[in-house]
Amino acid sequence: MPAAVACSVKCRPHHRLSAPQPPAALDLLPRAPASAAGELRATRCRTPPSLSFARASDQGEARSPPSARRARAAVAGFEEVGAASSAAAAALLAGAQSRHAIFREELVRKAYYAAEAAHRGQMRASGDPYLQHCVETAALLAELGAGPPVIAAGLLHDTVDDAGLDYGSISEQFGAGVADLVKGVSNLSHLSKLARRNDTASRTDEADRLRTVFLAMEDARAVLIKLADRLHNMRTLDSLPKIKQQCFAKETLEIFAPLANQLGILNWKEQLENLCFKHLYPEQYEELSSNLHEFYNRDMIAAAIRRLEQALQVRGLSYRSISGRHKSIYSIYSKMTRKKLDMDEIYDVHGVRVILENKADCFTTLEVVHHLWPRIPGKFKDYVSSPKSNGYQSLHTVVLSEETLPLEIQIRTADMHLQAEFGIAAHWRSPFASWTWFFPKGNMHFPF
Ligand SMILES: Nc1nc2c(ncn2[C@@H]2O[C@H](COP(=O)(O)OP(=O)(O)OP(=O)(O)O)[C@@H](O)[C@H]2O)c(=O)[nH]1
Ligand SMILES: Nc1ncnc2c1ncn2[C@@H]1O[C@H](COP(=O)(O)OP(=O)(O)OP(=O)(O)O)[C@@H](O)[C@H]1O
Repeated sequence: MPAAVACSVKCRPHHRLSAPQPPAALDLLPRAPASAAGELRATRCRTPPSLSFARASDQGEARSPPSARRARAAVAGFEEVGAASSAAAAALLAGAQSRHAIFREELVRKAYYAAEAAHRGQMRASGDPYLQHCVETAALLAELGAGPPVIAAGLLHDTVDDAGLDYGSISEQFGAGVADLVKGVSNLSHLSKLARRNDTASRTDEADRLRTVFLAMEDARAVLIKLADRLHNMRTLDSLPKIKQQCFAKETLEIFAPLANQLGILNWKEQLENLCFKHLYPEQYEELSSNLHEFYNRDMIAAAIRRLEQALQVRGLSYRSISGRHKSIYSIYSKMTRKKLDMDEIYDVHGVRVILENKADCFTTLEVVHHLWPRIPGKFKDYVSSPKSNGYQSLHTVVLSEETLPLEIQIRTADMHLQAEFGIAAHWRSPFASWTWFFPKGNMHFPF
């Protein structure tokens, strides 16, 4: 346990964590030389040839005839299979329906029973029925507000690779839209497996290229299903041998977390990063998370937002939004490593952001903020009067909250915010435009 020390900016003591050194042993796999064209090459890594999760069969038709036959039967006749499904499967569906009403939709129920028949008898490394993974993948998509075809494809996402279904039979039963998505996820899984064997994630340029290929190759919804699949696999990684845990975590950190970021699903990005951190750097993770457990203060952020809202109203200032967040454990770790800081030198663990109509209101808001809370000297930055070289504009200040914790407050206009989030693409890209077809209920949580 680290020693408790007094912090320079807070009045109560907390544990000091030294700046972590990046572990040397991350290079788990032998590196294959990059080919001239940078293409993915199927060289072998030190791990066993199959890097997939425990499945009854991973080798296709010849090794999985019973499940393949059942799966074909399922697609051929949903009613029959539905009637034959076990009480456990019915209970699993009922559980999913109680969490997300979309599991009551006919297409989704039909996909559920097809997946149930296809994966019957298959178990995860954890000992859970394989079907549970399909349901949890689909549930993650339901949380994002995806529609029935995406949820159905989420349920069926492993039936081509692991249960012997083919494109034609899925298309016949569920339509070409669902079949295309399942095929798309399968293509991405093959590419990801190749990349893992080639240790692509270790080389930044190849990891970048792979993400570009992922996004260019398939419908973005297939990428989203693959991300949901990976998030659930990362959540259940404990059951795998250590070497596989690290292989998956490394690939996820370099490829899938940035992909989630590129698609704007920041919550998944943070979950993926935190899980990778836990598996790749377990000691640092434990130390940091036990410190943060005491340190994170969600109530403080909510109280600060309320106080600021009231003060802006009193001042007659209208604002677009006020949001708050606490910095994720991995983001804190990265910042400490990158800048060689101790934990008590990270001032943006708790943050609030105000988005206003115009520049003048930003400066008035800054006055209001400094009137509400004492400022921490040396932490004010005016990137509005002096934008950063990349065009970033915002006012930043760090104040001492009532709880005597540092609170970073960022103040900017909506235009500045768009620029901050999308860089040069801000001028031609509307963050909503490309997603409305996928999130019909409009419940995608964009930053504003
Ligand atoms: N999108 C975007 N955000 C930025 C940029 N620069 C700063 N930020 C945001 O502003 C926060 C604080 O940045 P700064 O005030 O420059 O301080 P810092 O680099 O975090 O360093 P400290 O002063 O040690 O906190 C960052 O954590 C980001 O959230 C930028 O160029 N682009
Ligand atoms: N003060 C703040 N208030 C609200 N949201 C914030 C604040 N600071 C950052 N965010 C947002 O929270 C998310 C996670 O931010 P995080 O601090 O992990 O990364 P970052 O902004 O790149 O910081 P750093 O480079 O300092 O690590 C991002 O979407 C970021 O825009």
